Amino acid sequence: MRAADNQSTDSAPGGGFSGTAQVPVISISGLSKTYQGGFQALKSVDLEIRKGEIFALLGPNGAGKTTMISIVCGIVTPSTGKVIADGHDIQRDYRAARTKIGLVPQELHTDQFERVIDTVNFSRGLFGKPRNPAYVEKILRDLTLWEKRNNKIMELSGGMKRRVMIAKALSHEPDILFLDEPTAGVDVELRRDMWALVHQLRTSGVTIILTTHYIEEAEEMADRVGVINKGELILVEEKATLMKKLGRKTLTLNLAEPMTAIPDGLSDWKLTIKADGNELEYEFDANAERTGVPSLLRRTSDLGIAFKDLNTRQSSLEEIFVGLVSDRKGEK
Ligand SMILES: Nc1ncnc2c1ncn2[C@@H]1O[C@H](COP(=O)(O)OP(=O)(O)OP(=O)(O)O)[C@@H](O)[C@H]1O
Repeated sequence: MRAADNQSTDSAPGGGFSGTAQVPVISISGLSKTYQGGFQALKSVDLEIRKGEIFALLGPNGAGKTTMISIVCGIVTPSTGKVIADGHDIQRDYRAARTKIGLVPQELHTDQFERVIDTVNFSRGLFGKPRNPAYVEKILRDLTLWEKRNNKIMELSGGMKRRVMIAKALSHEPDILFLDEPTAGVDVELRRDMWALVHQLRTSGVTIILTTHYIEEAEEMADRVGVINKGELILVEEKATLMKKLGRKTLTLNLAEPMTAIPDGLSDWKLTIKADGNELEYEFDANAERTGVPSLLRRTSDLGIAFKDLNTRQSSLEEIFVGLVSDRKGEK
């Protein structure tokens, strides 16, 4: 499928990825999930996550992100397909695979009456790991939770509670961390804190896979981006390559006189009338040798189309994403 093809061709990591070169730490192949009742939430997904990278899985609501994470973490059983996590088959060798993985779920659920340090120690114990006060102290300090270690969870702010969830997920020293919508519903400041924290975790050698609705988050953090839509992984790409390859520029002409239809003389350009006929938009590839901009401006002048102002802007990852998802809708 397309996503796998992309992976085999993108050899040179861009966008600041500095992890160990191209070693897959998770290999997903032919992964499908049909829930009871017949709904197919995942459709033959192939994906390799590289050791040491930050991978952002983007997709609209209901795309299958949580389903995919839940399968890798052993919470949901796949209908078909295979997942190898750090050399271990997640079904045949579940315990060994799960030990390598930490999961910060979307919903914050933990015993509100428990003390921070106890809940983290308890999570570690669930993986059969012996107590390690020095390690637990380190993660609590890294997460700026050390001062709060004796507080009950219920006494913490929402942001602190999220940090506790991360501390729990890291308690058994996993190499791979899944963050399911780490900043859903948090304020901008906390989101930035969380981004810094994720970068710091990556520096410490943890591979991070996060799901997000926030394109801005993928743009800020990810080395690579996967786009999932209706259970299909429709693209996997280096973030920088994606933005460069699919990034378009838009030229907007603010017309002196409103226009109702695009004149025949402008049919060679990909133009759209916007703002009730007051704007003419031209989308072009900024990397192309011939962008078509100078010739368009000459032609508008020849045709006597006057404009008051003009501006250009680069399309964001958000527009790329919306374009991709809607293109696919068109294909069906
Ligand atoms: N246990 C279940 N039984 C039946 N259908 C389910 C079950 N869990 C999820 N689904 C359906 O599978 C689809 C994918 O859900 P999933 O939670 O994986 O999406 P998501 O991409 O994580 O969405 P969101 O961004 O809203 O969390 C949805 O249509 C959802 O309703």
